[in-house]
Amino acid sequence: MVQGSPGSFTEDAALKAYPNCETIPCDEFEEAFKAVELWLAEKAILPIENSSGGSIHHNYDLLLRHRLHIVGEVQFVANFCLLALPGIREEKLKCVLSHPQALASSDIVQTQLGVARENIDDTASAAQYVASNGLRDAGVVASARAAEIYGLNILADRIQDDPDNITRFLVLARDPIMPRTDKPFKTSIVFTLDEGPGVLTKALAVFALREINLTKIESRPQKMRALRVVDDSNTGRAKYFDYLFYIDFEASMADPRAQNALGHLQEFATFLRILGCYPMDTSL
Ligand SMILES: O=C(O)C(=O)C[C@]1(C(=O)O)C=C[C@@H](O)C=C1
Repeated sequence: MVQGSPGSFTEDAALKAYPNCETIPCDEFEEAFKAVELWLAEKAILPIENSSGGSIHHNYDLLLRHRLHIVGEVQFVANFCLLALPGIREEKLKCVLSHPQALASSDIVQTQLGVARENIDDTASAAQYVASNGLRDAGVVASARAAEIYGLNILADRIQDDPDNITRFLVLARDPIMPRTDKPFKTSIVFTLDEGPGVLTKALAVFALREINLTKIESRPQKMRALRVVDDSNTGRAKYFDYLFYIDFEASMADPRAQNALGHLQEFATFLRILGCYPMDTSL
């Protein structure tokens, strides 16, 4: 189950991970979660971070709201192309449509073309929209595969400023996979801590003490519980923003170091959930 129309980069990532899979497109990320929960799809794949745009925050929130398990990751270089209807030249374009991340990642689109930009949910839907409505003054930023699927021409290839524009996708399933130690595995967790000086340092130390490398840390607000009230003898009654911490670390849950680190963290974390333990994508 992939968010976006056929030809999206998420579909490319799904095909990289499972070359023979059947992909089911959907409009919203949450639909992908629900489809797996309702047994309509086996797996969901969703972008979680991009090397130039950073974290896709909404998907962090969905990981917590739903109870699916991360069973894999896919790192994928998205090559953005400028597309238009056959016969249309660059000078004729009055606007360019695409996913905001794709529009933002190219100076050609941002400044050089000097045209309006319009956000669309995913790159392939933008291509489909321009093709099916015969929009002769609209360009699209999407993949070469989207150009082929929707009958558009490639006006320019690899237009992203950063040639290594990498997106990391997560693969989610109803059941976790068995952690192994015979190949590199990663574990993703989410936790909360009490308010106080050095609490996050203490939490991170459980990994440092065991020589476990962290690959990612992200903090997100606690939804529906924005402020935490703490009675403090010095400052009186203080209100703090309340955060969830998401961490990815390079160890398998079959490794005693990871088990001990999480046992240690559990001693003082106010909440802890393992989101998944999965093979690292080392293909890039
Ligand atoms: O729009 C697409 O084609 C997607 O797959 C989504 C998405 C994203 O959400 O970041 C994935 C990779 C690209 O960086 C641009 C867009």
